[in-house]
Amino acid sequence: MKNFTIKNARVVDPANNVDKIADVHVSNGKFVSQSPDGAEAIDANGMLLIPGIVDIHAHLREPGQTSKETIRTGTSAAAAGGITSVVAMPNTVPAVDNTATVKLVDELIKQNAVVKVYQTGCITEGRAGQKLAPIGSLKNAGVVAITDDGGCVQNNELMLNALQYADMFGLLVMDHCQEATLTAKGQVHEGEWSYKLGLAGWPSAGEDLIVSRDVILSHYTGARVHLQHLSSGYSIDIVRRAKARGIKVSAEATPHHIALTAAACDGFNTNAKMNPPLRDESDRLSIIKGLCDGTIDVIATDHAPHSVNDKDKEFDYAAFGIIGFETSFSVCYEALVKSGLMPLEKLVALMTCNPAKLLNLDAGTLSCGAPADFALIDLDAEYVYEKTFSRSSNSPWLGKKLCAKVMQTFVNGRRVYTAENGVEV
Ligand SMILES: NC(=O)N[C@@H](CC(=O)O)C(=O)O
Ligand SMILES: [Zn+2]
Ligand SMILES: [Zn+2]
Repeated sequence: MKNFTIKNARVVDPANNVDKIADVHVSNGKFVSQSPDGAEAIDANGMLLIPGIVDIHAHLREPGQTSKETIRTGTSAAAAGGITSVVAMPNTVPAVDNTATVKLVDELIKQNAVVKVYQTGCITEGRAGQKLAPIGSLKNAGVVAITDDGGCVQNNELMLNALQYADMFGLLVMDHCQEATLTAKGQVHEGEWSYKLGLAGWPSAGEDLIVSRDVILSHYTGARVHLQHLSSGYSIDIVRRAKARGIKVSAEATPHHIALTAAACDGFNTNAKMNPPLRDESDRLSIIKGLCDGTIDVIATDHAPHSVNDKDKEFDYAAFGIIGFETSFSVCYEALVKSGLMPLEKLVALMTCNPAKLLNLDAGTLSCGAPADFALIDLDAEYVYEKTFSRSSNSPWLGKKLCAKVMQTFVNGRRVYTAENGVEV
C-alpha cells in the first residue's frame, strides 16, 4: 500500500487549522497534496482522521522488566490506541543513564517497535539523585530529553546544574515533581479517601513545592523545564503565573488525572493507585481548566505496566501506575469533548502537534511532506474495553464501557493496526 488516498474522512489537523471532510493522500510514506499515481482509494466513511498521537510519557520496561512489558507489546498497545510516536522513560533496569544503554535500547527498538519510539535519558546516574548523568553524551547518543521519572532530584543545586547543562545541549529537562519528605510514605491523596480507607495520605503540597522550585530555577537559569503528570490544582496556578511572566515552563496531564478522582480507590482498587495519586474533584477541574487555557501543553499517558503479582496485593504493597496507551483517546474524548468542555480540535492538538513541538519531533501534523502517521477513529462507537495488547492489564477501565474507538493506525504510510485484525507487523 505505497500510494493511497483516504476518502470521506473528517480530517482534524490542528497544526494547519483544519477541521473538514476531505481526502488525504499518501505517497511513499509521506502526506502529499494530490492523489498520487496508481493510488488505492480507501473509504473512511465519515470516520475521524487525525495525526498519529504523540505520547511523550510512557514506560516500556525493556530492558529488565519484560514480565511487565516489552517494546513489542507496549508499542502494539500504542498502535491500538492510535499512538504513532512514544517517548520512553529511562527507569528501566538498567536505567538509561549512559550511551551504551541508549545504543542497546535503540537496537531493541529497531528490531521490535511497531510505532516510533524515542528515548529519554536520566538526569542523574542510576536515577539516584546524587551525581549528574553524562548529559552531553546522552544527547549525542540520541535521547530527546532527560528525566529521573519515578523519582525527583531533591538536591536543588544538582537540579540547577542539570538545567544549565541540558540547556547548553539544547535538551529539555522533564521533572516528576515530588518533594520526598512529604510524599515518601503516601498511598492515596491526603483527604477524604485517605481517611476513609485508612491509608497514608499524600499531600498535594509535595507536588506544589517542586513545581515552585522548578519554576524558580527555570527563571534563574533561563533554561526550559517540563513538569510531568501534574495532579494538583495549585501546581497549575503556579504554572499559569510563571507562563504569564514568560518563564519557559511547560506541563503535561494524564488521561487518568483528567477523568478520575481519588474516589476510584474505593474498595482498595489498586488499579487506581498511581504516582502522583488521583486527587479531588477540584484538582481534576483545575487540570481541565489548565488544558483549556493553555497552561497545560500536552496530554501524555504515563503508561506504566505492572504484572498481576505487583498489583494484586494489599493496597500499601501494590505498585504505583496504570497502563494507558489503549484507552487514552477514548477516555479524554469522553471527559473533555463529549462533556462539552473542549472542542475536538483542541483535544487533538494536546495529543499531537503540541507534544511534537515540545520535543521537536517530526510528527503531529498532516502537512504535505510530513511522515504519514495517522489514525482513523470512529467517534460514535461504544465498546467494552477488554483485551489488551500490553503484557499487563492494570487499567481501571478494564471491563468498562468506552466511546470513540480507534479503528486503524498508520506509521510512515504503513497500516500497523486495524480493530478487526489487530497489529500488523
Ligand atoms: N506513574 C507511576 O505510578 N509509576 C511509574 C513511574 C512514574 O511515572 O512516576 C512507573 O514506572 O511505574
Ligand atoms: Zn512520574
Ligand atoms: Zn512515568
